[in-house]
Amino acid sequence: MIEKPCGGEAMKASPIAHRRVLDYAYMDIDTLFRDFHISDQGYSDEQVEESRARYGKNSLSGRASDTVLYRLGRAFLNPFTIILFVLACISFLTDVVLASNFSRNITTVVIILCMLLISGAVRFTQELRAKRVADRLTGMIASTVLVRRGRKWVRVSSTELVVGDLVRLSAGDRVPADIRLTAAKDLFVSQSVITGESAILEKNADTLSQGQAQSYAGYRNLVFMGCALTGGSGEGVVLAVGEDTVYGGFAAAESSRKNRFDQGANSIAWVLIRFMAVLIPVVLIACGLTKGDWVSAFLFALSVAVGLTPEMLPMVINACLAKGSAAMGKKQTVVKNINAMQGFGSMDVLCVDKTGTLTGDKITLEYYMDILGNESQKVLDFSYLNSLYHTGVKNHLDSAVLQCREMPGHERYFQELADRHQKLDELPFDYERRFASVLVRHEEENLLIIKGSIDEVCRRCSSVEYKGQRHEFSGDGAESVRAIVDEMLEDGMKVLAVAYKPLKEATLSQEDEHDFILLGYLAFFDAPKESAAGAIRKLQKLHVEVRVLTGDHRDIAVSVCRRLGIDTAQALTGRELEQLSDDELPVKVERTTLFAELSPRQKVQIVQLLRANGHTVGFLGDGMNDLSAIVEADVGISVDTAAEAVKEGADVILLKKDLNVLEEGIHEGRRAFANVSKYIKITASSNFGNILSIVVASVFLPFFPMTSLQLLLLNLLYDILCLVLPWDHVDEEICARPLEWSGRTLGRFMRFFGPISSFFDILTFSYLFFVLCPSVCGGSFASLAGSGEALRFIALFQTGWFLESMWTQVLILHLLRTPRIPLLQSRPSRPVMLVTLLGTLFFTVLTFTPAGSPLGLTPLPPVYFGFLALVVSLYLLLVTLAKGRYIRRWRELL
Ligand SMILES: Nc1ncnc2c1ncn2[C@@H]1O[C@H](COP(=O)(O)OP(=O)(O)OP(=O)(O)O)[C@@H](O)[C@H]1O
Ligand SMILES: [Mg+2]
Repeated sequence: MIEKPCGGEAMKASPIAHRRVLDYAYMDIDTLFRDFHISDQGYSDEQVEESRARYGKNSLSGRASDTVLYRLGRAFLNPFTIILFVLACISFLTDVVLASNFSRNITTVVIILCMLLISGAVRFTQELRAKRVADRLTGMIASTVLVRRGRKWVRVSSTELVVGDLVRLSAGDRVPADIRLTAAKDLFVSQSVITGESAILEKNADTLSQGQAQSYAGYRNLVFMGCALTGGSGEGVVLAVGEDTVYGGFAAAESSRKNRFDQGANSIAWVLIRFMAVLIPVVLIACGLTKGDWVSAFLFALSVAVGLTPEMLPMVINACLAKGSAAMGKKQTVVKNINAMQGFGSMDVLCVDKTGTLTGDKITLEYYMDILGNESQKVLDFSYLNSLYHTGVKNHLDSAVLQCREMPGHERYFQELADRHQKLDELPFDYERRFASVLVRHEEENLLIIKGSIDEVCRRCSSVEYKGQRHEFSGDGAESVRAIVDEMLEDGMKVLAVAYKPLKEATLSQEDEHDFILLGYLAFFDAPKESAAGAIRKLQKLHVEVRVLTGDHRDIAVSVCRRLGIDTAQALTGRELEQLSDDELPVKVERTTLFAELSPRQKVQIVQLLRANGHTVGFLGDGMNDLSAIVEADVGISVDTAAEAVKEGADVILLKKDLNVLEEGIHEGRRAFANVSKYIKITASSNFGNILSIVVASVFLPFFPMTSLQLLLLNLLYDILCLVLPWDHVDEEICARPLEWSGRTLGRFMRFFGPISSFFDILTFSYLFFVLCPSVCGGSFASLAGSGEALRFIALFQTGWFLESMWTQVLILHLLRTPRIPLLQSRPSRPVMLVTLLGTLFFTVLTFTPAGSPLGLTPLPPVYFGFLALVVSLYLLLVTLAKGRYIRRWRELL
């Protein structure tokens, strides 16, 4: 066997193909069929099960682990519930097991267990909802593959594939697993997904000889998962699935690269965790030293930690995004990768292709003419043969050409034409060469017919044919020929050139593609879409710049863009782009709105440059040539009608290719984003304020400012409130601009609003400690030491702070959720309102009922509520003022 199976220079990174896959590249097909017990009937159900059990499923880990059980675990096993459980156990020990018969009391345990159940159940329902949305959406666009099972060729989801399956592939497919080819007909693939190289490779079913292959490209009889079939068709046997594939090895690295969003969320979580890591020990030591009870101090510090952990962060994010994508689902947009929702929210540059996006979906063949513009049947005939026989990914142009056989009375004609010209060979269309070659046999002669981009075809022509006569192709002749084409391009027509030459050989190679005879042109009507101009204006209003990236001719692109009101002053072609130096590139790309005559590689390059310039980039395209750029962009967008491979690479699929649909998507994305942002910023700042107060209180107070249970109770209320946040309304002005996703603005927000709440907390402490409690209990805490009144003192104090804390924490949410005046100018959604009202009311009333006492809550005298009202109004006022200042200074709130 070979030493280094896949060590070629073309490799991106280390993952190598599975040994099994490589070994069978060197064995003949009979051995392969024998070893895997494959008959020409395909696998039976039992064989499928057996193979799946042995070699695994064809899915990459991300989705596979996402089961209901996993979500259940996530809902119930988190720091919050675990600490609750620990507390319940401790209470059970102290209150029940170790307590004397008379003081035995199980209420605390029951309360804690109820909290545990409620929080877990609420989380779980949310998790399930998010999962249902995700499943439904992925189900709508699952990629499928043709496989031989039980004597029939059936279409199954590619996740159903198992090792040993016989599959059939054709142009436009994405290779669904690592496969050894058993038959191939002009099969061409792009392996750029795994090697990063854009070259198109021909593959076949021949057995390799020992030591022949040194790189992925060298394995001519293997196709790897994720690669795209650009032309031809073939059959093969699946040899590796899921994570055993080369692509599976990359997938983990790939997803982490792409996911700016998770990085953002993580950085935010870390900001909060760092705060806690510093402050929680301070609380523990201060409480331990001042109160002398280290066990309680530990429990208290633990509860503070729980209270401050943004444990709802993943859940709120998930719920917001799921809700956003469900809303988009109703608007003809399927979000495959839920994290792309965030990309929608922060996208500020949208790259689009031309055909179907800016121009109508249907292209029609308008003229077929010779080089001087007269209608020519020969041009049509040759183009027809070319479109019919090339097996590259067929696009609208080919469909438009093939449409001619549907003209009444012409079916027979085109049928006979095809019969008279049998196909010998081809080099299918690809976007680097930009033309398609087909070799046909006509009578005694072999004809090589090409059709494609005017520039590329003309470059390869040495003569022209006019009225059956051949002429040299040079000088004035060429000029007058160009004049006709230019005129059509100006009018926004799409023009292809058609040429041919006789060939002796019966097979075709790239070396033959020169010295053609130019025959004429095809002109397609590709009119700008009426709705596009409006959509572009709307996008501009949303501060999303539209850039056009097309492979088409510059003149037609300019013509179309001009009619749609897109700035064309700075159009750049692929060739010009190549000539720019590394310094000029970022600047020039930044200023240009229209890029034409691009190769697929250049589309990627532009997306990369824009991202490097700090933009969040969306890419909308439907062709094979857009695939790499779609994968590279922050939000890759494609359409339902695109080739399988392209759809697979995209994050978002539009069921209708229309910019207007996108505009709504952006709105939804921003809404989801705003709600996430709301949660994070408000939680972070109020937590920051709380911990400051707790640190101060634990240093100065001779007892705990709140019991652990009360802290957890507050936390529960707040969490439930946060759970309904995804359903909150978002103000229009927040959605007016792309929203930035980073921890950068979080810090300043926390520092700005956090201390305000600490200030009022400390005010409340002082009032309770020095005024209210002494007046009710009849003396300062020190003078009451040891007596029963001291316990009452503590209970009063704790209840007082519990209520103040709850009121301010709930209010801050209403204050900061909008830059406007809360409740009056911007109304929260009904669930948010309901939870707020019921929650605060419930806990306030609770202090007066007997049910409050197990929680350490005790009725407060009316005068306290006077104080509370005062504090709350002052707090409202101060935060409102601060908010105004914050917005003036940084021109944004969330
Ligand atoms: N089926 C085809 N046969 C021959 N040549 C083709 C075919 N499709 C495209 N071409 C050539 O390749 C060039 C680039 O293709 P195309 O215009 O589809 O690029 P694109 O980037 O996908 O454009 P768009 O932005 O309109 O989607 C075309 O101008 C045309 O000359
Ligand atoms: Mg295209």
